[in-house]
Amino acid sequence: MLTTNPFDHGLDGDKLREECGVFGIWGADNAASFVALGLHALQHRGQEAAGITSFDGHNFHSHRAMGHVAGNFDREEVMRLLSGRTAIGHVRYSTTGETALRNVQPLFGDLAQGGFAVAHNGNLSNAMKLRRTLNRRGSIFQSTSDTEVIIHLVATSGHGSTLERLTEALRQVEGAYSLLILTEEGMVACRDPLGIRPLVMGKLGESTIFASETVALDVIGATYIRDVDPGELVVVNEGGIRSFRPFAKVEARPCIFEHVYFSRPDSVAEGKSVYEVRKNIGAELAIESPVEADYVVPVPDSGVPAAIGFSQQSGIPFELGIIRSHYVGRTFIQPTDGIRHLGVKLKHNANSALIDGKKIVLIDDSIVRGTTSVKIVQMMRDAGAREVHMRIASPPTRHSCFYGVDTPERAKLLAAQMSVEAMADYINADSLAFISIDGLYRALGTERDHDKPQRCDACFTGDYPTLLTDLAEKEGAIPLSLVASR
Ligand SMILES: O=P(O)(O)OC[C@H]1O[C@H](OP(=O)(O)OP(=O)(O)O)[C@H](O)[C@@H]1O
Ligand SMILES: NC(=O)CC[C@H](N)C(=O)O
Ligand code: SF4
Ligand SMILES: [Mg+2]
Repeated sequence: MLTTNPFDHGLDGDKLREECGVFGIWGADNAASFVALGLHALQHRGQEAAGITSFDGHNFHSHRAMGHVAGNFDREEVMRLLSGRTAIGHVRYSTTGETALRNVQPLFGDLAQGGFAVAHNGNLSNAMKLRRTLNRRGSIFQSTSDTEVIIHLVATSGHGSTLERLTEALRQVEGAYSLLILTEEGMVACRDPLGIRPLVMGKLGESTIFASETVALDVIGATYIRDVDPGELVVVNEGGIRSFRPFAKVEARPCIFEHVYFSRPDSVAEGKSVYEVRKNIGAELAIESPVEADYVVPVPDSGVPAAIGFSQQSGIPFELGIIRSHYVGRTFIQPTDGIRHLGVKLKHNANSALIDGKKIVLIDDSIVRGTTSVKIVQMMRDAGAREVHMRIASPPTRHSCFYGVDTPERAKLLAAQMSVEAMADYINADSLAFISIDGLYRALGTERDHDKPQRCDACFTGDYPTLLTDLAEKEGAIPLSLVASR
């Protein structure tokens, strides 16, 4: 299906479908090989498609494909074509535009100033409106992705240098973007003024690296230097590394869900170990919603660190009551409803010998549509559990994300449809509790300022930090609380 509408992506997503990962390196022999390794470490952020674009000083080379990094970028004939000492890459979960080759990133445009490749993590909340305007002025789009709007805005900008054109383009977009851009003049890394999506900078010998998460630096043995700041543009070329801050400064609002679920636990996000934060969330959850049980059992994979924290705080032993098959990927990548449900059964199995006759507290990071919880609770009961309590390491997910995470529409979010008590009945748990939004902030070491939240937590609170122009147009009204980003 052809669509540029993030609210109508044609896939019946029943999960938070992650959110893309970017990786770039400037100044290394066989730059594309490093990018392939970096993307491999970021595979959890996007499993639909992957792409790499390199520049050899004269020409750009690009390979984009559906599917995983391994299988596409482990073939010598592919890697040989991606020559050059600088390259950027992307792993994708679509948020705007269908899952098809033409939307696979990096996107590329041959502009009057030369080649322009872009890799984007995030989602623009006024892309459809901008696209209509650009279309009317004669721009011909090659893809249906929101990201392409940036290329056309740069191409049609009246300003001089690529950097000035890019800045002018970014002033017109709304929403979330962590971008890596490759031009003949060098590489640019930038983050939207609110810093909604992450982007870090590292070093390996003389080369400079940018990546969505620190795990991608670890994989190639690079050293973390710092985060790219919200609203910052970092330019790397023969002249060195230069930083620009062209936007009016606003309070940052980084995505809180990165700490709950998206980032890998071995990443360090905003200077904090993701693993430690998840354990803290579990500990807060044990304080807020204690329960008597024989075992704390995580729902693998993402429930594991929070379950360790819950166990340490409560003193209830941590046990692997559910075993996860390593040969089944994330459940949401299954294409049809029937297969998707089957996928959940294939992925998890009860450790019946342990569970039989016991009171269990299950820990998961989130409930989206409830598919996983329904199956897992039933699995515990079938295995002979005497009581099954469920504790969730995030507040109820009641709102959609418009910033690069493909959440189901609100109507399919279980917590948007029913109370916590009704959800407990629905998943057939003896009790169900979610961490409070304040507890989640405490786990991150801050108190939530309810007048001016320090993070984006919109999927829990509905407090969106930017205008949502496309949604407002679709619904014919300006929704929720809207705070201009600049
Ligand atoms: O309520 P639902 O619609 O079922 O979605 C929520 C579940 O989906 C995710 O797990 P997933 O199995 O996708 O990945 P994981 O292996 O990283 O936990 C998440 O960790 C929850 O377990
Ligand atoms: N999840 C993302 O960050 C997606 C990036 C971009 N909006 C796309 O759909 O390709
Ligand atoms: S809406 Fe939720 S998932 Fe999306 S950026 Fe905000 S906190 Fe993150
Ligand atoms: Mg899970």
